[in-house]
Order: sequence, then C-alpha cells, then structure tokens
Amino acid sequence: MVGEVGELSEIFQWKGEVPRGLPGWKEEEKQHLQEELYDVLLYLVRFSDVCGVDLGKAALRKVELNAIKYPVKLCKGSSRKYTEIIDNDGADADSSIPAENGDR
Ligand SMILES: Nc1ccn([C@H]2C[C@H](O)[C@@H](COP(=O)(O)OP(=O)(O)OP(=O)(O)O)O2)c(=O)n1
Repeated sequence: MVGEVGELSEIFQWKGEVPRGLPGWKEEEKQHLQEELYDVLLYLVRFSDVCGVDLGKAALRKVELNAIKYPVKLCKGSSRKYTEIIDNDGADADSSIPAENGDR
C-alpha cells in the first residue's frame, strides 16, 4: 500500500499547488491518477479486511474525533495541528478528546 501511495505522490511531485478539478491536466495524466487512486483504495480496503477493521465504522468514529479536535469555529480555513490551537478560554482544542482505550 505504501508503494502505491508513493506512485500516487509521484504524479504530484513537480506540480506545485494544484487547483481543484485539475484544469490543464492531460487526459492521460488524469487517467493515470485515477488508476493510482484505485490501487491505494484497493489495498486499503483489503488491509482493513485482513485486520478485521470495519472501515465505515472506523471512518465515522474518526469524523467524530476530528470534530472535537478541530472545531469549526477555531479551525475553518486553518492548516494548524490541533496541538497548536488554543481557544479564547486558553484551553487546548484536544483537552476533551475521548480515548478509545480510556487511558487519557
Ligand atoms: N483542519 C483539519 C486538520 C485535520 N483534520 C483531520 C484529517 C485527518 O483525519 C486528521 C489528521 O489530524 P492529525 O494531524 O491531528 O492526526 P491524528 O488524528 O493522527 O493525530 P495525532 O497526530 O495526534 O496522532 O484530522 C481535519 O479534519 N481538519
């Protein structure tokens, strides 16, 4: 899977900032991109299955965690990590994140 992610990354290696929808890309470049995205997806789904992880459930749980770690009012339009985000009350954005194993 990491190898396929590498092949995906390579497509963007010399592109700089890429606008949404990839205007100006050749049709064969877009086709190549689709194929590499599919390869990554295939390995991800297979890897999750072998590990016994329900990918849909895992995604929904992470969406909920992200909503706590990255509250819209503090994070919209920002690329800062949650450890660098302090709200007006001085609390870290991650101070209320529930741990899966209850050890936080
Ligand atoms: N403004 C942002 C930034 C990140 N994310 C989401 C995308 C990823 O699902 C996840 C990545 O966040 P982190 O870099 O905090 O990575 P982890 O969740 O793995 O945390 P950590 O690095 O502390 O293990 O958060 C988001 O929704 N909005």
